[in-house]
Amino acid sequence: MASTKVSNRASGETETGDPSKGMITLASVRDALIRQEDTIVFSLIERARFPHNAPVYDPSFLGSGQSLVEFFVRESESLHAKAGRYQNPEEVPFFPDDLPLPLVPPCDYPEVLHPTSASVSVCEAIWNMYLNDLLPLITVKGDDGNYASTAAADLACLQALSRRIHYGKFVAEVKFRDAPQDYTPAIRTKDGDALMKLLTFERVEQMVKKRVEKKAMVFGQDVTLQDKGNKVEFTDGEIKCKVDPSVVCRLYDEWVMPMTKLVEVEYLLRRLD
Ligand SMILES: C=C(O[C@@H]1C=C(C(=O)O)C=C[C@H]1O)C(=O)O
Repeated sequence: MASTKVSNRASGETETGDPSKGMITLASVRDALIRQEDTIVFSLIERARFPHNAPVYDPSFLGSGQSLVEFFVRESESLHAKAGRYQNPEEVPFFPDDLPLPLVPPCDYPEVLHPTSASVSVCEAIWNMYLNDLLPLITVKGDDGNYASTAAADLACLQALSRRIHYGKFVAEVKFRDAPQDYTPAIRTKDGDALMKLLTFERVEQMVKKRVEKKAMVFGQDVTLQDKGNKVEFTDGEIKCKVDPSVVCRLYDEWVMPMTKLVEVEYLLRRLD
C-alpha cells in the first residue's frame, strides 16, 4: 500500500500520521478519525450541559444583525488566523472572507493535498446542520443566561466537526494514491456517483457508528462512589448519559459520514486539475 510523506519536523505531530515515520496510510488516517471521535463526543457533552439558550442564535440579540454565536466564531477565527491556525491544511475556517493575515512566520506544513483541491469546504452545511438539526437533539429547551459559555461550547463542537469532516480530503488523497487506476477514469469523466461508490466502505461505516455510540455511553456516564467506611465502592444504578448515544450514532450516520464523503468526492473531482 502506498504511503504519503507528511512531516519530519521534530515537534510536528499532525493528525495525519506518525511524525516519527513521516508517512500516512489509510490506516493512519483512519486512526486520526477515531481519535477525533473522542473530541467530538466530549465537545457535545460539554455543550449539552447548557440548555438550548435561544438568544445565542437570535440575529437581533446583539443589535448588529449577527447572532452571538456567529460573532463568537468570527472573532475567534480572526484571532486564530493571526496566530497562524489556517496555515495548517487540516483547519478550515467557517468565515474565510476577510480573515487577517498571520502575524507568525509561515510554517512549512508538508504539501500532502493537491493544491486546487485544498480549498474544498462544506462549512456552510456543517453550520446549518449543527444549529438547526443537532442542537435541538442534544440540548433541553430553556434559558439559563450562560450565553458566552454556550457560544464557546458551540465553537468547540463546530471546530471538532469541521476538522473531522474536512479530514475527508486526506482520506481521499490516500485512497487516490493507493489506487489511481481506479479513480482516474471517474475523475476524468467527472462522475461523482462512481467516485462515491469507489470510496465508500459500508463495513467501516457500520463500525464507526457502533464505536461512537459506545463512546458516548462510556464517556458520558457519571462515575459515582460510595464510602463504605473501610472501603470505597462504585455505585451500581441506572446509567444516565450526558449525551444520548443514539443521537451521536445518528449524527455520524446522517451527517458526519455523508459530509465526509461529500468532501472526498469534491476533493477527487479536482484532483487532476
Ligand atoms: C472516511 C472513509 O471514507 C468513507 C467515510 C467514512 C466515514 O466518514 O467514517 C467511512 C468509510 C467510508 O465509507 C474511510 O474509508 O475511512
